[in-house]
Amino acid sequence: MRGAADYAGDVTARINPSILSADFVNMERDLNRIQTADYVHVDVMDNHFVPNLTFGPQMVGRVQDVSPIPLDVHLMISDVDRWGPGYAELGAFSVTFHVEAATDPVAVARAIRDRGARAGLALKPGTPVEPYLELLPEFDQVLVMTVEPGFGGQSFMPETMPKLRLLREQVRRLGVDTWLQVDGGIALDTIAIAAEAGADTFVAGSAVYGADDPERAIAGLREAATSAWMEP
Ligand SMILES: O=C(CO)[C@@H](O)[C@H](O)COP(=O)(O)O
Repeated sequence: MRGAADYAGDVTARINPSILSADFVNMERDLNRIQTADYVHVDVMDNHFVPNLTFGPQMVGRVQDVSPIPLDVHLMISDVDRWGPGYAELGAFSVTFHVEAATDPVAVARAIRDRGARAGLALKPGTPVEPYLELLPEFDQVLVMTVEPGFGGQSFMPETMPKLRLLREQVRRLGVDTWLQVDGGIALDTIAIAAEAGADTFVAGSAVYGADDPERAIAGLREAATSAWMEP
């Protein structure tokens, strides 16, 4: 079991609402409903890497223009070696790409960092983490998908938790500050499981936008994750 001390003073869970669950024709209004979020999670889907289609650079740029909160862009697209670094040029705080879609993940991460954004590596539920553990210093965050990427509203997959435990152990061993993010099925009843396994950053779509009061939902999720770290 981890304790708060493992977070070296950073003991507040980051809650990143996913605008995949927002109303696409009222995006600015819905961005303003999550002003206590840490980052806005923006799912870019190309109907090729995943079966769903959302938005591309033009929309991400506009979201960036109007959002009061920095953007955490999650690329679910093919050929990220070619298309990924351009998203960093839009001013996003972080750009996360899937290792399954990259030919040279380290080169993509370096290109993203060179353009001023934090670089994140995402893993589908069936992708093992072991080959990437030694590469952690190349990434500012690792996203462990807790559902198959593509759609909101799916059920959390607890079988992905061993990957988080390995990542948390490696972060500690290397002494790096790589954030560990989870995405998919995160809600009040699952967030503590992921927090206990080592996550410090939580993406939530339906749990935030499906709530009557999104700000209260964010506060509840943050409290549930932070409490899980404090448990003896
Ligand atoms: O990347 C994805 C889905 O592929 C997510 O960011 C979803 O938007 C999460 O939605 P919920 O599972 O929280 O409803």
